Amino acid sequence: MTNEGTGNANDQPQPYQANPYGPNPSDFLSNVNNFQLIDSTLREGEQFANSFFSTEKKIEIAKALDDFGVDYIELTSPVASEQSRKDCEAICKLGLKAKILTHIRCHLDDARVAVETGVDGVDVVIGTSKFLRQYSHGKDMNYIAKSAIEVIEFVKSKGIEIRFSSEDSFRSDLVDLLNIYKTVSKIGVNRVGIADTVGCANPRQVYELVRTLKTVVNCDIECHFHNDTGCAIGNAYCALEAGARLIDVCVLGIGERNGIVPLSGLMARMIVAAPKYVKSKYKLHKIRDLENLVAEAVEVNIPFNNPITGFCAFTHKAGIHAKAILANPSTYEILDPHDFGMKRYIHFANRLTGWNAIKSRVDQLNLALTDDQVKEVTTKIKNLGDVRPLNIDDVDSIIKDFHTTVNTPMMKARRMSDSEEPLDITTEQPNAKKAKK
Ligand SMILES: CC(=O)SCCNC(=O)CCNC(=O)[C@H](O)C(C)(C)COP(=O)(O)OP(=O)(O)OC[C@H]1O[C@@H](n2cnc3c(N)ncnc32)[C@H](O)[C@@H]1OP(=O)(O)O
Ligand SMILES: O=C(O)CCC(=O)C(=O)O
Ligand SMILES: [Mg+2]
Repeated sequence: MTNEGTGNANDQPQPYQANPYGPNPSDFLSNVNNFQLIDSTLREGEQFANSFFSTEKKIEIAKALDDFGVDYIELTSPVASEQSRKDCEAICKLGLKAKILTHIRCHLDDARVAVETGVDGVDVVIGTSKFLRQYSHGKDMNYIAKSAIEVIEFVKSKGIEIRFSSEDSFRSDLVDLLNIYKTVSKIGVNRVGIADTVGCANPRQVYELVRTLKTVVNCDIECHFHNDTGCAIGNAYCALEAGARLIDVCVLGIGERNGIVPLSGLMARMIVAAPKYVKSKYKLHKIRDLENLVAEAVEVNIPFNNPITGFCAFTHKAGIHAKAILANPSTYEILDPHDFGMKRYIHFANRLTGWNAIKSRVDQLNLALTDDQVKEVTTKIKNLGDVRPLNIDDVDSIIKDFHTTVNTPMMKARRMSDSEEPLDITTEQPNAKKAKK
């Protein structure tokens, strides 16, 4: 194998750039470098099938979200139940940095209860698609506009934030949508929201709707994306590119059905596009604890393939990958595990391993083998790996036995010098707990 390249500075790999071709005409609208998070774990997340949050758990989660740095925490409607109302009041009294919101139907009765809880703002929602108008609340667009104006003016009179959102925006008639947003924007709201309630939208549709909406409102746009078709994170990113400012997230993405944009997945996407902004604003190393807290509360495992926190999110296995990772982790990693308080792991105990990975293990064991000997022992490891799954102890004993057999008294052929950085590999799978069977 030969190394390509001349060593000339121009040959050095360049870091990922969100837009390598320079600004394009829509970049001036983008909020990729200026977005905010509305965490809805204690609202949408309470709608997840397994959720039951005691008051103490809600407080613990709210504090952890605040510590992480979310901008807003959205809570279940205080009219849902008496305890929901009391919990809302209790969280408002915690004095968190994050603003506290509650989420209500577009009705004065709900709004009257909401404004008495001590929240910093109220998120009002009403369905605008034919489905919701026919099978949910049964109201026409004139009624929706009238009740929206009434609720918005009432909440504003209390001096707190108000957001108006259409439910099922992507299956709503565009003219209806733009008319209702024009109406609420005219009377003045802090934000308008669009919601992909059934998870039907794709990134191109999101981009177009946000761009169009920006031409009729003069306030921030918030977006809420369900994940039924797996597009939630991509849609959120596209919404920000199109100029939306706020994204609704939940820890682990919990919510109705299979949920909404997961916090860790969105952070993974955004740190790639806006590293300085994301690293300075959010305590990324807290993500794993936050997910463990919520996972335990709702009795689920963290998915193995979660961005950032999946147990193998930073595990490299194939020999070709391992070699390049040892030379420069960016070769096969767009995310640096250390940004999230995590470690990378090189899985060398398997038949896909290569001599470079095994050499790094030989070095870690402080044994001396020539490159040819490492290649020979690698073949032995692969041979056993053909017969059964291996673990680290298997590999270590093959290496040690081989070392004894060759019984070489020579100094390590290529010992790392004292000044050399230790290899950035760990031998234990470092990340979240393994999934329960
Ligand atoms: C897409 C979303 O996630 S929206 C947020 C969903 N959140 C919730 O539902 C919060 C938890 N919900 C609850 O506790 C209850 O559903 C309550 C307290 C809100 C209402 O309970 P109930 O009065 O028993 O009504 P029910 O839940 O059966 O039906 C919903 C009612 O709200 C009405 N409604 C639904 N959406 C809206 C809306 N956006 N604005 C105004 N009214 C609405 C429906 O027409 C229906 O009214 P009805 O009593 O005349 O039939
Ligand atoms: O209030 C919103 O914007 C979203 C409500 C919601 O949960 C949804 O439409 O899925
Ligand atoms: Mg929802």
